[in-house]
Amino acid sequence: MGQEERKKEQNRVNEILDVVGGKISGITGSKESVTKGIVDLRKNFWEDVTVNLDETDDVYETQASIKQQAELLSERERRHGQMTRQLKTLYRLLDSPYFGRIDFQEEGEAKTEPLYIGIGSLMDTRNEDFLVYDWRAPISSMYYDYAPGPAKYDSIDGEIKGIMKLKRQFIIHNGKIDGMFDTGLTIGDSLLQVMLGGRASSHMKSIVATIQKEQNQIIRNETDRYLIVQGAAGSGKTSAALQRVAFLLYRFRKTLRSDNMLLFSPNPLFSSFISSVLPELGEENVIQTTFKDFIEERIGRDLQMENPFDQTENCLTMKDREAFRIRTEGIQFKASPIFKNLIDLWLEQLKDSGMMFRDVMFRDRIIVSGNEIKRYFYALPHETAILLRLEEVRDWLLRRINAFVKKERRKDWVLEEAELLDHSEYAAIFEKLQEKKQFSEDTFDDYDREELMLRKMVMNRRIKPIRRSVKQLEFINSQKVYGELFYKDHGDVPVPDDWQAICMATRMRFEEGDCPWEDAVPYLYLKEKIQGRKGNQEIRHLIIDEAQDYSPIQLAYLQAAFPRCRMTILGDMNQAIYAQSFAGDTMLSEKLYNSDEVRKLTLLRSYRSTKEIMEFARRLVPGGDQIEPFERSGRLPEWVDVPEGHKAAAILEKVEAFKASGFETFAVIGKTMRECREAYNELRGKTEVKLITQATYQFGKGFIVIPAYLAKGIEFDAAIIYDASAENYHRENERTIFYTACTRAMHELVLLNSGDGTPFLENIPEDKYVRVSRERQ
Ligand SMILES: Nc1ncnc2c1ncn2[C@@H]1O[C@H](COP(=O)(O)OP(=O)(O)OP(=O)(O)O)[C@@H](O)[C@H]1O
Repeated sequence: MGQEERKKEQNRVNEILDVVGGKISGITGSKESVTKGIVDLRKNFWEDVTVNLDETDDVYETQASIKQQAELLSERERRHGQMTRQLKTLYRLLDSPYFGRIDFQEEGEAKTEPLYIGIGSLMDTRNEDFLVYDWRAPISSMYYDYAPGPAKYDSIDGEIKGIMKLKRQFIIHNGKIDGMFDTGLTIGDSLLQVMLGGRASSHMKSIVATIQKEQNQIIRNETDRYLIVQGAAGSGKTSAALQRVAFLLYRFRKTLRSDNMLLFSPNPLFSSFISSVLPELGEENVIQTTFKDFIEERIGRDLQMENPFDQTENCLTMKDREAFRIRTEGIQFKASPIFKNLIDLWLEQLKDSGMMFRDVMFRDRIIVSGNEIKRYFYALPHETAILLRLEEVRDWLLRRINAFVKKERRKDWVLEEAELLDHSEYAAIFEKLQEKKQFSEDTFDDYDREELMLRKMVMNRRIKPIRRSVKQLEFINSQKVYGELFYKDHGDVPVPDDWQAICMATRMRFEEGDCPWEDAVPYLYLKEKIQGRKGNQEIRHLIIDEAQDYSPIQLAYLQAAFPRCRMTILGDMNQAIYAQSFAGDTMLSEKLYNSDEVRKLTLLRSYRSTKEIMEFARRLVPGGDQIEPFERSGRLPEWVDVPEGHKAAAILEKVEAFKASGFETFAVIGKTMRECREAYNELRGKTEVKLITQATYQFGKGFIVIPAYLAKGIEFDAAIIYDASAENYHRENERTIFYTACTRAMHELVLLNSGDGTPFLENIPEDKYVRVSRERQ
């Protein structure tokens, strides 16, 4: 491409920047006057309202006047918000007004139109023509979907066909074109090379300028309720998901807000890692949580829930083979559709028997016993649904409590406790008494009235939490009802071989008030079905990353908790880290959904790591031959044999080399936290290093030590696998953890090993890595 052409394009950029500049000053001016208007309105709110409460009509008039004033204020505030958003987009355009251009000749038209594409749209000064199209506009989809030649897009008026004559990409910074490529491919590799060759950062970047065709399909899917994406490590699942969020917010901007979308991320570190992508695209972040936090909040104080990372750590560090087998068998069974069916069956049977209730207690005394509640419950008509029966029980209990209160408040302790009331509470009682005196002709002796009020106040205060818990149906003993599943005979249902041992372990944990992670969701599923808990109607779209770590029962629970939701479900079966995912279906299995509501897309091209790293890593997993590494060259992975006790020295040497290469983020990755602590203890004091734990919510540039299960979804310039020995990685379920760890590296991968190397490396051809022995150095 000639200098002349580049000059022409730069001139256009300059023209656009002038328009942007003009718009910025225009909006800034209007915004100032809107701000002033808001401040004045707030200041004079009550002066401009006519307040008169003398007659009923006056009250209505006053209300109308307040309403009018409030509406005026909120309209101004809305405009102010809109202007702030417009300004934000304009400032972004000022730095880089667009990243792409396509020249398109529509069928039947003589002229070819150049269309420029950026992160937001820009109209000319007369507001007639688009100077820049938003990347999410229907017409912009051609940029991602086609190479020059015949092309089409869907508009509101139907399909528009034509010829794409040119496709050009730009790198523009501070209003200056730093790079410009014409491309024949869908999105040319040159720009992608530049993007992927850069340094990793503690924050993910948006991929808007280089979205690939297959990723675009994910981003723009509007038809399917459940969109499943199975994608290789580094294939852009998370990136595409975030672009998709931005797309949906634009496409459905009249009905969908960012707080209608909820993203489940694999760990808190990941939440912070991706937090800048949406703001970079001019959108607000959606609500984010981890599944663990979501479930823990719902379990509340009923039980002490095990953390899923602790479950993983526990399984990975278990030395006793038998205990490990029983635990994983239990975990896998409790994740399966068979176990969900068992619960559904149990829910059916509860109509006739099996419900358990807690005693309703008051100060160590039983008001109504659990057995009495049970008798009352099962005496209600059999055909009445469980929930309706429970509501009847609740009302009956509230009546029983009222009767109890009336009796109890006569007792001496109540008056004794009244003496402990503080001054303000006494004052409140006197105020009430005064009010009553004013309005009644009652001849009660003041003293008796005061005493009665005091007694009522003490009792009310004491009984309030009991009433609240009855209203919330907490008199159901859900723990025991769930626990019954582990006492019952399940007839023909195919339970695991070690079912008795599993039952015993579960009963013991529950009796101690513990809830193993594998029981948390089944328990909540049962409890909320019994209580008829209504689903969340606000959330309309769920994005579930690392979905291979979710079981069928967890899916069923989410479907019940978010009944109106569409879901974008992303994951990679080769990166499963929880024992529940090693056998059976996961949330990525299409068969768990209605066939007319689900679509599964697959991403095979992997972008994160260099070709050398991916050529190595893909051989670690089944089906890896289908993964296509992106053509970006780097050093071969290094397998370093280190004598026991010399790892720290080897790592420090590597860290220095990484720094010299200009790398900014590098990590030692361990299988478990235990291993990471060992590595960290060896390294600290010798170099600047940070240990990442479950409690870490952010990481910055520099050197960290991290277990693989917390490094999910994250990437580093270079990664060092701390212990690639056979002793550490030999169980089949450790393969995916090993693969996850290796695929975190963008530019360099080093594996340290003392003793025999992991058998997972056996099938990797020797030309795919360099083997170094530190003994010989
Ligand atoms: N189209 C693209 N253009 C530029 N960079 C891309 C593109 N797609 C993916 N990448 C880059 O590849 C890396 C991996 O992307 P991402 O984390 O989204 O993949 P993933 O499939 O979620 O990975 P994993 O499953 O391993 O966590 C990121 O650095 C991302 O910016």
